[in-house]
Amino acid sequence: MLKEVVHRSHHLWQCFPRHLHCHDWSPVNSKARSRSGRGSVSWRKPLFCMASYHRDVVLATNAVRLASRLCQTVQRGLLTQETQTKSDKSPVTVADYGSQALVNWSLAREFPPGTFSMVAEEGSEDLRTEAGAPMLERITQLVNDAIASDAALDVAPLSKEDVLEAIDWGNSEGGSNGRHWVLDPIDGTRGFVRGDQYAIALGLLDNGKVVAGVLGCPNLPMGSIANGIPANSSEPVGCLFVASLGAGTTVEPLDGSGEPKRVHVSDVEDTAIATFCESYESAHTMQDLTANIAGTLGVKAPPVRIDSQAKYGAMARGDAVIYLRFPHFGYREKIWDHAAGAIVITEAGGEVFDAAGEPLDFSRGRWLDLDTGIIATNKELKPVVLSAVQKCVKDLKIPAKH
Ligand SMILES: Nc1ncnc2c1ncn2[C@@H]1O[C@H](COP(=O)(O)O)[C@@H](OP(=O)(O)O)[C@H]1O
Ligand SMILES: [Mg+2]
Repeated sequence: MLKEVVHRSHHLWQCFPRHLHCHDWSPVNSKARSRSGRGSVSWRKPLFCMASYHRDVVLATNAVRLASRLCQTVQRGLLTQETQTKSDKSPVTVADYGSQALVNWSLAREFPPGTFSMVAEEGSEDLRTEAGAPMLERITQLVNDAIASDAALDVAPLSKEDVLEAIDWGNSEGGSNGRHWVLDPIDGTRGFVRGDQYAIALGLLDNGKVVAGVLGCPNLPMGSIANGIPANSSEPVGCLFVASLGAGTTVEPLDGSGEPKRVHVSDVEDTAIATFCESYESAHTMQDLTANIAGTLGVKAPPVRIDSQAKYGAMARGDAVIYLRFPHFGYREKIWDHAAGAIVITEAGGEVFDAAGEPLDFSRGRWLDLDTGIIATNKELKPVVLSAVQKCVKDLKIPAKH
């Protein structure tokens, strides 16, 4: 049935008003129907021109919002039986699979057959076993509930087979040619399970370069988290960061209740008043090393520790000046953990680079092949941060290219 849905809806991409100039229109998350009567795209005057990736940004934004609703439902009612262990021992929930199925389904139906390529984190193997059957049942229900909650999505419910198939559309190898979407359906699964920060992170590669990125951060306050996440704050929560090549980065409420606002990385040039952020999980970064780097730079404030690419979003609006990530020996970074976040930073005027000072290379397939670590900061601080990183890494005697 899913194939049928996808096939029937392929005309949507042709109906899209490509003739509308980017100066005139921008996306809005609305219940209004597209010209076909089945899409969820509507239009309003833009804040910023989104160049040639305008349509992709609209589709990505709708997909991330749809998946965010599923994730929020699951996090609210998280039950222990909704968590299982993948072979790599990281927790994976029904929401990871459900979010991936929804984003893939939502995007694939908008492109002509054979032109949709997605590099995504999850695969359906475990769900196809007898032990995975109850989980698949629950995921299918969650996916259909999310679709039914969107009045613009007038489609028949998906079957379990449809859901498995949609999850597996994420098995592309990516690479340096053509267009590839990149998805982390729940980045920061550990934060998600803990009830903390997580992100739905969707990027688009065009010939190996990230050209668009959308970060849905359902638990991130709209206000600054420079001093940490406030407990019991009345601040609205839930941010959507959107970036595309040459169009800047915006933030808006994830629930669509406000307008997008342009953001910029911090312009702090004095490291003594700079703040830095890093992973909450000490297993994901060498916090001793980052403390050393911060000390070398004269950073006084304690690190802001939060899960997921919400860090990139927070940095893009100036909540932190530096992001330091140094996985323990032997860990290989994947592209879906950084693609959307990297363009959210660079379009906000910042830089993302490795310990050799090189930008991240997303053109080599599912993995990032980089020198030690990932660092983000503003252009002014890059030289001094890089020099402190290189000194501290050398002192630590980390083997190159781990
Ligand atoms: N040992 C490790 N070192 C570094 N990163 C790791 C890791 N184990 C898992 N990760 C990655 O760290 C991501 C979370 O990032 P952060 O630490 O910034 O919250 C995880 O994303 P998932 O939750 O999507 O699996 C996973 O890809
Ligand atoms: Mg991740």
